[in-house]
Amino acid sequence: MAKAPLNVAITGAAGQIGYSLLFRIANGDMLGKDQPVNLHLLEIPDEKAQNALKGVMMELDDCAFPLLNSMSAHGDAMTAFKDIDYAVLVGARPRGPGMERKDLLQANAKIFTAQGKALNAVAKRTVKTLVVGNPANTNAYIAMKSAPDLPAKNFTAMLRLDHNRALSQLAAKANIAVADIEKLVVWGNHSPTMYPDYRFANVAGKSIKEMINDEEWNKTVFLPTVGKRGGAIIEARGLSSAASAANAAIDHIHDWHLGTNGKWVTMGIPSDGSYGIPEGIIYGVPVTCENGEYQMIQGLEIDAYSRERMDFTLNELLEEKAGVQDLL
Ligand SMILES: NC(=O)c1ccc[n+]([C@@H]2O[C@H](COP(=O)([O-])OP(=O)(O)OC[C@H]3O[C@@H](n4cnc5c(N)ncnc54)[C@H](O)[C@@H]3O)[C@@H](O)[C@H]2O)c1
Ligand SMILES: O=C(O)C[C@H](O)C(=O)O
Repeated sequence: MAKAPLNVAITGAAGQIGYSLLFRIANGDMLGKDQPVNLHLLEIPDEKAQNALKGVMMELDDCAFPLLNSMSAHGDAMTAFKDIDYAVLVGARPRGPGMERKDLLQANAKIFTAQGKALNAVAKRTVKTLVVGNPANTNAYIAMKSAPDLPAKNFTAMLRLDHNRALSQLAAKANIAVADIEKLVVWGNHSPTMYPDYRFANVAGKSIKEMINDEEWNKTVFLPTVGKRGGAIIEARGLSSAASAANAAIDHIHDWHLGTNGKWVTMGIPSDGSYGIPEGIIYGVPVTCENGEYQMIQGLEIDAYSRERMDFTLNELLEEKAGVQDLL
């Protein structure tokens, strides 16, 4: 028997990331090739944005996706989020050249307060939320705090793009296939302070750290390349990453929904106090997923350098949190 459709809300649906994301969701790349979806598409209530959204919906129609059960356009989160199973919160102002993601904090914080409240009011009590709009960790924190009746664990931020970027850099350096890399972690904030950590990474049980055996490369090439990749793309394209960001959002929800078969992936999740991260802070950590739940990998050894890096990115998150405290 065919599965019942799942309701998926996407905000910023007529934006750059939306244009790469919607077609793949409707194609079954996110929730499975046997899972019909109802797309609830939210854009700002502005004629230009709503017209652009109509155009995207015409194109979705023209794909005749068998799994696209229905779609609806919205200008208000209170209707868009009604009875949804998944929320992918993309809609926000992107940064331009010369800006840091935290420069977007004030502009975007209000959006996530309002959307958290709307989720709290009308979404399914089991709704799972991924925040993509920057600064993603703090926006997820704001949405979570604005939705006190929903489980805090269901609010997550996207670190998967950083995880995927780190996989590609490691694969190129060690001359290995991305698919074979196990146990990579990206700790902390989706910002240049993040800490991509391959101390535990291996290929068929063989340590990648030992294969590379180049601490200088780790510190002076790998960490800055992954940490500043978003900025490098903005410099090159004049626009922030879109297709790779959509791909990472698909990976994040796909794995949360369908499981990782024991493989570690990075998700920004509310801390339970482990690894010295204060409870509630949305922080990138290694997880595995099974039966629609993520499980954090516990008990990893944190050496002095890693502690320093993990505290550095934590301190930035604490500063961002202090900057929005008045909104909560
Ligand atoms: N976490 C990540 O890894 C990651 C990666 C890439 C981009 N981003 C972020 O994603 C966000 C979107 O990027 P983009 O390139 O698609 O931007 P974009 O400007 O092309 O699209 C954003 C869309 O969101 C809409 N929007 C704005 N406020 C809204 C609201 N309150 N409700 C609904 N829609 C709203 C806009 O009208 C616009 O169409 C930015 O904040 C960007 O920095 C995050
Ligand atoms: O860097 C940005 O502002 C966009 C996005 O967060 C990215 O990492 O590509």
